[in-house]
Amino acid sequence: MTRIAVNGAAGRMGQTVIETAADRDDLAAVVGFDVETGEVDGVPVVAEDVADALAEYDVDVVVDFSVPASTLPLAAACVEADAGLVVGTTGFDEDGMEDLVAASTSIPLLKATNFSRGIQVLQRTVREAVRALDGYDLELMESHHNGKVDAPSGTAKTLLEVVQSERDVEPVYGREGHAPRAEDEIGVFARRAGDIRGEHELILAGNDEVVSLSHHAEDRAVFAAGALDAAAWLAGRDAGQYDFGEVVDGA
Ligand SMILES: NC(=O)C1=CN([C@@H]2O[C@H](COP(=O)(O)OP(=O)(O)OC[C@H]3O[C@@H](n4cnc5c(N)ncnc54)[C@H](OP(=O)(O)O)[C@@H]3O)[C@@H](O)[C@H]2O)C=CC1
Ligand SMILES: O=C(O)C1=N[C@H](C(=O)O)C[C@H](O)C1
Repeated sequence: MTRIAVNGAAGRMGQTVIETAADRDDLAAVVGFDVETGEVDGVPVVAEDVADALAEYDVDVVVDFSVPASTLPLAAACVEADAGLVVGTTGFDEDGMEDLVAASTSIPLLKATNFSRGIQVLQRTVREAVRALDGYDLELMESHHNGKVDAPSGTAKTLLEVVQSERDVEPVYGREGHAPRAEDEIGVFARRAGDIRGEHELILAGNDEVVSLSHHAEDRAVFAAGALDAAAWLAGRDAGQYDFGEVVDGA
């Protein structure tokens, strides 16, 4: 039985992770960390010294859905307590990402901008489509709830990286005014409204046709289930950086 802690436990995703964990018998959420303390679904949520709490609750893996400023000290606490770390938080700058990845020399670390299995498949399909449809215009769109603070979404950035690994395109974030399209650009658009759980779409247009590759999450439970699968998979592994694709492929 893998014992997990949840960072950002009182947030939208943290609560969903704790609720989803309650239905599983391969792992248990034993403690949460957040600014606001109390409990979520019977799991204590504390704000005390995280490394001490990880030892006290005998935590194997921490699942993090919080903010970058919280994830970095959390990674240090995981190193101190020798706990694995699954990171779903998005919005890191380059330095923050480097600091986070540095923790993987001491602990097993798995970070993903999207823990849905469908997005893994979308990434692979996008790679194949961009490779096959050379010269088609590319445009990337994402939509999320009105509480999301980072833009474009982490998933959109990951999809952009996939595209750029296949083709040399320059992102243009939104367009306004006189803005003729260059051949080597990719428009990137972020919408924020209501409680949209997460929608991503890449269109490839040319040769009198439009290919649309899209994914939409219907419930946060899809991300929570993927993150918990990652936590169960990560427990007991050697220090290093792992990829959610390995979990999906059952490696
Ligand atoms: N990889 C994936 O599959 C997914 C990733 N995400 C990402 O997860 C992150 C969280 O999303 P969401 O749950 O919607 O956001 P929320 O704002 O609802 O939750 C974040 C929580 O973290 C808390 N927090 C802030 N600072 C600390 C701290 N120092 N220690 C502990 N907790 C802290 C916040 O508290 P307070 O509100 O008081 O500041 C809040 O309760 C985002 O970066 C989002 O993009 C989301 C869905 C899926
Ligand atoms: O904040 C969210 O909600 C989500 N964030 C992730 C992202 O930034 O890509 C994943 C998912 O789309 C939901």
